[in-house]
Amino acid sequence: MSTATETAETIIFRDGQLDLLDQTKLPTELTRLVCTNIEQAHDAIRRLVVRGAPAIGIAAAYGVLLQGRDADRQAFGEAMDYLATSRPTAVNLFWAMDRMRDVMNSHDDDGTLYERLHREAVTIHDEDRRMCRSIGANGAALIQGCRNVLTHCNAGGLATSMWGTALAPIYHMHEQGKAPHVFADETRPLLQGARLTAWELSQAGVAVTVLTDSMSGGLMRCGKVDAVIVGADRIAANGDAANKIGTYPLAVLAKYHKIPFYVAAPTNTFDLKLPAGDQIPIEQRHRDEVARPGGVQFVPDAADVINPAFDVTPAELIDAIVTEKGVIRSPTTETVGQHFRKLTLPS
Ligand SMILES: CSC[C@H]1O[C@H](OP(=O)(O)O)[C@H](O)[C@@H]1O
Repeated sequence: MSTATETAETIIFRDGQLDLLDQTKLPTELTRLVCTNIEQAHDAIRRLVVRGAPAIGIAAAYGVLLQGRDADRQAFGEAMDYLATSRPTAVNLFWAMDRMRDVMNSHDDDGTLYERLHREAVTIHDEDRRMCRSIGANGAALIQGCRNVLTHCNAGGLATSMWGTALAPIYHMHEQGKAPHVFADETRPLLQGARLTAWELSQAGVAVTVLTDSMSGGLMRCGKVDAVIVGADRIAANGDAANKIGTYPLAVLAKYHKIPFYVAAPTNTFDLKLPAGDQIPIEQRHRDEVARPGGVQFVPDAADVINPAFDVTPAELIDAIVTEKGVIRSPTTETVGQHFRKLTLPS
């Protein structure tokens, strides 16, 4: 199935350049931004030209290579440190940098270091494609029979290599001709739902309706929502999940209305070093994203504005977390631990 992002690849690395679909221009412009150095790659992540936890990790992995074929390991290491400062919440960024650093530290031939790092970045990218399809299959079982599924922000192909995490089950079911209708929260202030989720789903032929962020509760009360499925940027060891701002109130509403609330995320979005979600660093973004969207002033200069990019949903509000390895029902420190212990058992 050709989804929007398969015809417009989110991330391409070729001829030593990082070629990104510029998500700040969607849905009205399908343009690409080419990064030729690590400063441009850092800026692209920071400005959400490329965004979404898995996509940020993939882009940063390729971004290290922008130091060039002749760079030495000190330069590559500096790139990893620098790119890790672009955004603080999505743990996939740090996971990818750690992975690239481990490869560099275990590769002692400077003459082939660039090629080895390039191979690792490609492997990270390819693994993500497989992850999306596995989450699609694992998550489809959770939303079988749902007519209307609500999602928040964009956790689709634009946030990953393809298909996404929260949207992957939708695409999996769409391949079988039985995708549910999707309610997409607009997701202020950057409107990832209205601009990105609505774009990629409609491009793929999946029925989608955009909501303002205040509409979800009323729809739930009227019985119009059969399940909620969202992505995540970092999940603590007890299952608490950080995701786009506005996710937590959705989870509270879903619990109140007895609607299943699911988080879809790969295992590399878990930060098992953090016992609980209150320790997840939450990105605070510039006030103008709220006060002056697109340069149009909505808030008087004298008023203060806060703009946290994420909030944390406690595990007790999450019915299940679906990963590429399976489903964690009723996430707790114990059930999350069991999920990861299964991964280390010999198959
Ligand atoms: C599949 S991860 C998607 C995740 O990332 C988004 O944040 P941002 O657009 O700021 O990168 C949002 O939290 C999504 O759920």
